[in-house]
Amino acid sequence: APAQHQKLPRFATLVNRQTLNATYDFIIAGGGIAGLTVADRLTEDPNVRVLVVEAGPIDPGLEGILVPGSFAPYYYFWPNLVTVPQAGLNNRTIGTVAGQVLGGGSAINAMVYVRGDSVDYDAWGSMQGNSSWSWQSMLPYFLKSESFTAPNTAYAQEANITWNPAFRGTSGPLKYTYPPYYYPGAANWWDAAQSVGLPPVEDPLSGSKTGIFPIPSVMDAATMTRNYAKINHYDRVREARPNYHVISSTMVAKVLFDPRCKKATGVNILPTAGGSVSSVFVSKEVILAAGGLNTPKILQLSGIGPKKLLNKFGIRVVSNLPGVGQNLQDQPTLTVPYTFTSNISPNSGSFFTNATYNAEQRALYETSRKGAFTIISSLSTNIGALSLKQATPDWEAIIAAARANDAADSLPSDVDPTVLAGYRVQRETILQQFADENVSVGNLHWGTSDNALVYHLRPLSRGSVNIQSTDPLVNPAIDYRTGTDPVDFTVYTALFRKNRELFAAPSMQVLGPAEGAPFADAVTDADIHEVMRDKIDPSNAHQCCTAAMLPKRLGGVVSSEQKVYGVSGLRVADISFWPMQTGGSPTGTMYAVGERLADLIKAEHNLA
Ligand SMILES: Cc1cc2nc3c(=O)[nH]c(=O)nc-3n(C[C@H](O)[C@H](O)[C@H](O)COP(=O)(O)OP(=O)(O)OC[C@H]3O[C@@H](n4cnc5c(N)ncnc54)[C@H](O)[C@@H]3O)c2cc1C
Repeated sequence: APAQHQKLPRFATLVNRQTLNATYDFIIAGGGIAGLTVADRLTEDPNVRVLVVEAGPIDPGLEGILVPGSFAPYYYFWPNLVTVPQAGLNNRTIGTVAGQVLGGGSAINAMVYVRGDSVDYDAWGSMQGNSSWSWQSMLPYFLKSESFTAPNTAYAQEANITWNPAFRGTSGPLKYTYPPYYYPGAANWWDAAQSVGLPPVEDPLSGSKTGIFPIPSVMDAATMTRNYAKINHYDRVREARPNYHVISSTMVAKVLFDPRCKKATGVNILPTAGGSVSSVFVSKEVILAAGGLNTPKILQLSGIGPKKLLNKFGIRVVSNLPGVGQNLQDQPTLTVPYTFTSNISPNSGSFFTNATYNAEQRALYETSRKGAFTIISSLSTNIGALSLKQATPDWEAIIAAARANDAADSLPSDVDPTVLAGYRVQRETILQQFADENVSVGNLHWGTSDNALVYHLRPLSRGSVNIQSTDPLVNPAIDYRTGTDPVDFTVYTALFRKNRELFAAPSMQVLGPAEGAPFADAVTDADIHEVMRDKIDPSNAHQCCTAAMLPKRLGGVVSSEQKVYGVSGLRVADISFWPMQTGGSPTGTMYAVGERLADLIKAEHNLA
């Protein structure tokens, strides 16, 4: 190690601008799930010096972050994130969410831990034209990344919790379990779901999960507190790793290149609060892990992106990649309000409205780590993942109608031909998935209180993230373009109607539910579409796919080794590299792909 490095006290892995080394082997932009997973694994080799630059602060252990029942994610929302007017959603301008804190989304997410469907990872491989990505190749990394603590047998039986040990890792850094409590209404919902054709799933982490299941939750069973990337990939190892540096509240402005060979030589950084820019250099690689909205921004500011956009801002083109910032996808959310004539108490609402109940549950949590405080507030403990076939008998007609549409109609008229070619491949892949009964297209959830949530997992609409300034502290223009492909409303309507059917089943009807305005008056598909345009939230904070792993001729930005095309020494580790959304929630996949990428990098650089 260089002399400058040896001067640091052994445990001082948190650095500031004075104690920063001039050069590292690897610099990671963004300390979220992927960034910290990769940093942890690379620093297993004591000779490898890694710097993680994180835009957000370090959480001091706030209750709203650690205790599920006190869930308060807004402490660390990325400031001032807002969409441009959404053409498919009545031109609404909508606030949108991402994490800005060490740990990224894992510090503030709802702890829902559900992998994608096996076909998702297989499709990533087939769209690459090679078999390096598949469910089978991902499974060892899912298992390596996690430690599952099983609930006790009696409780598991009572709460319908089942799993297959073949799909559950037991010795990885990420800890997860199930809350040891459920609201009584959750049982009504469970029975109603079965009565409308949604069967219990043996293991939602098996790559096939269409049906209903209790939700695995990313918390440590010993403490029933959030287990997130700062805890499992930084705190866990930091005392033994003087080679693992983190600088917080600092933004990566752009990547620097050797103009002769286009190798990444370092990054420019500046305080997130504003201030002067300085440079840190790298001997091996820069790894982007800033999340689905910010990695494309860094790429564009660094001269990697659509030439037209870069020219507009006078940025010198290092690699003309029309796909950077395009192909934005999320999993839109619809909140359907309900009132009940006889809702069972307690429910997740009593938690907020009844101070005595809240205090009782708090005491129970303090003394025995049981009760409602082990559940993310306002959520319940089970969920449905529906195939299109389960959602509607009209599934074949929906696929046929979608095939009859020209893919080009779904994208802006000035779309780059390579991006359109990539979209055509994605669209056909999704339409094939629509016909597969093991592929989930939506989620239904009832928090047991005053609303139901309907999630659309595989939209066909595609958005964009484009810089609107050369100032690294200015947020990019975010355009989800939700609902610009008309098929999305059709699929979403099928999911919405299935939710209605579930609430009309006898075991929900005993609670006397009434759908609230403006949904209650929506009868025809056209009515429902109109309400949706007004009510859909385009994001569930699952923004992805803006630096897609696809061949260049399909608008790709990174290769199957996650290397950015046209330059060297630069990879994308975060959710931006996904080509398409999965049928799950991102967290599990992000930990696993972090593990996978670390192995790839270690092998390539002969690291221990
Ligand atoms: C409120 C909320 C609820 C969610 N609920 C769930 C859930 O229940 N289950 C689930 O599976 N997923 C959930 N998600 C999504 C999930 O957390 C993310 O998809 C996941 O964290 C993405 O991982 P990542 O490594 O790609 O990026 P992130 O974890 O988002 O990390 C990116 C990091 O980069 C930092 N950064 C950004 N720009 C810069 C820059 N220029 N310089 C330096 N640092 C930068 C950010 O501050 C952030 O810490 C939720 C997300 C949010 C925000």
